[in-house]
Amino acid sequence: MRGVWTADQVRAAEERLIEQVPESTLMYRAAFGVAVAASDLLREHVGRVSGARVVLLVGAGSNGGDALWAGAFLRRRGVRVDAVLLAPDRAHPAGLAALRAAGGRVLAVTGSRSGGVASAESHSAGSDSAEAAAEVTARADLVVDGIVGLSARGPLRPAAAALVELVTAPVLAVDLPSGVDPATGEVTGPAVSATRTVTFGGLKPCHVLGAGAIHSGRVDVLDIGLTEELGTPELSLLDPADLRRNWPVPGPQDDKYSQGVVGVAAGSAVYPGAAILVTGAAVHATSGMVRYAGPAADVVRDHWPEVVATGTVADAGRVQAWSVGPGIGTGESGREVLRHVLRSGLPACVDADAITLLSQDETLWDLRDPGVPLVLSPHAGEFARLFGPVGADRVASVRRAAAHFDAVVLLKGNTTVIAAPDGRVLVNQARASWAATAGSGDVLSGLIGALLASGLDPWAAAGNAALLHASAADLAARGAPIGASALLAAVPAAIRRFRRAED
Ligand SMILES: NC(=O)C1=CN([C@@H]2O[C@H](COP(=O)(O)OP(=O)(O)OC[C@H]3O[C@@H](n4cnc5c(N)ncnc54)[C@H](OP(=O)(O)O)[C@@H]3O)[C@@H](O)[C@H]2O)[C@@H](O)CC1
Ligand SMILES: [K+]
Repeated sequence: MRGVWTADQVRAAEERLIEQVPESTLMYRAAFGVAVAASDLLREHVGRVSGARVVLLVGAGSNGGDALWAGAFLRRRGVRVDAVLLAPDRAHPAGLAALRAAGGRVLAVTGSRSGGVASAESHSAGSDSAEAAAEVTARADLVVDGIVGLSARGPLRPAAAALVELVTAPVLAVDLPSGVDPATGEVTGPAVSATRTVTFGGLKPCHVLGAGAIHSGRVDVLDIGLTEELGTPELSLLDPADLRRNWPVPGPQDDKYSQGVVGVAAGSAVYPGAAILVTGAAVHATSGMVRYAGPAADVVRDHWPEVVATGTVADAGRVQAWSVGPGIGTGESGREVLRHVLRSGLPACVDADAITLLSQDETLWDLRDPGVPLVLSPHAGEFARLFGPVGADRVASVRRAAAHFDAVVLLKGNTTVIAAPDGRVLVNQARASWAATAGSGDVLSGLIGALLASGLDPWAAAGNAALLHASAADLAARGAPIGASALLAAVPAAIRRFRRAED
């Protein structure tokens, strides 16, 4: 599992670390890492380092200091470096001196109230004007974004925003892409779109949440000595090794029952699609047995002959967990199905119509055995029905909902957020949105149900299912839009890929 830490956690770690290591040493380490990444990007995109043109966008704080020092290191490699100072009076003094001493050019820009790059003042030899700053930025081979880092608040200031919009070159973001909210990944105005981000100590929420994850590009974590000091992460990401370790596969002693039997209560005679997709996902996810219970039994049997299908949940037979909700409807028959599942005292993944039913009828909650694992897997609309609008801070909302319902809550989206009632949060950032297709959620429900039946902890079940689901969507799509059936068909290949992966 990879950790994600908040700005406050990083600052606290830094305070502990600078009792042992001078602050300036941390900045050299950070800046050196930025310079190495910049050289890599130049080689990749321009084909050379020496003679290439790098522009540093430099804000008021240490983020700008990192960029200035990185510029000084790059000068030693023969790079032509222009630093554009967006807060000339407050640019990091030692970084600025180092860049100047190394032969870097400095342009000082101040913003106007009306916005844009409005005026410039001379800070060193060379052409110094707002136009000059705009021109060098537009002509750069690589831009290093040191506008703002962990202390970012609100949208970019006008002068920075105007310059950012001129950038066409690849961008290397220092710590995080400027214009992105460090805590939520939210982007509300112009923001840097980084090709790569070099961050220090550990990932921050903006690297893995929402638009911020896209704006960050590839994120390299550089251990400048901070990692040991960071403590318990605020969020976690599953990595391929976790999935390889967690995904249940049959052992020599297993039979069809010992691996967990999952019950699927989904779909209807009129709308059998949900039944086919949820059941199919459960069939592909694990080697145990799948029982389907509902009005689409005949169609399910035709589609998945290995499934034991019955007409009602009451006749389903013994299962270890339920996947309930997609396509059951929000009328009395759906409510009766959900009642049965909640009364059963078995772990369940509750999705789609079952979530709407729970939001309409609070008495349904009383049927639940509080000691039994429950996974709620809403999309944003269902979440709003159940708990109110998600808002910009998805993690905080989902965490509150999980505590409130005493259930694992998985909020679907390009960034899927999975919170446990005790406050642990997993996020899964899909690299692309191929899974945003009708019926895709049904597949996820089936995967979660199967993992619950196999005995996985509900938080891990939801997290592993989300990661596998996103990976199956990528595999199936290979660059072209897909439907949920193709995603479902790619589930075995995705499991195989994780099981083969070395890390
Ligand atoms: N932690 C560590 O261990 C290490 C940290 N290091 C580095 O330090 C960085 C944090 O530095 P930091 O705290 O000096 O602040 P930073 O992010 O540069 O912001 C500076 C100022 O920008 C302004 N500003 C705010 N919002 C803005 C906006 N939207 N648009 C434009 N401007 C905005 C605001 O000033 P204001 O104008 O509000 O007075 C704010 O005070 C960190 O990200 C990493 O790169 C490394 O050196 C190594 C070790
Ligand atoms: K930055």
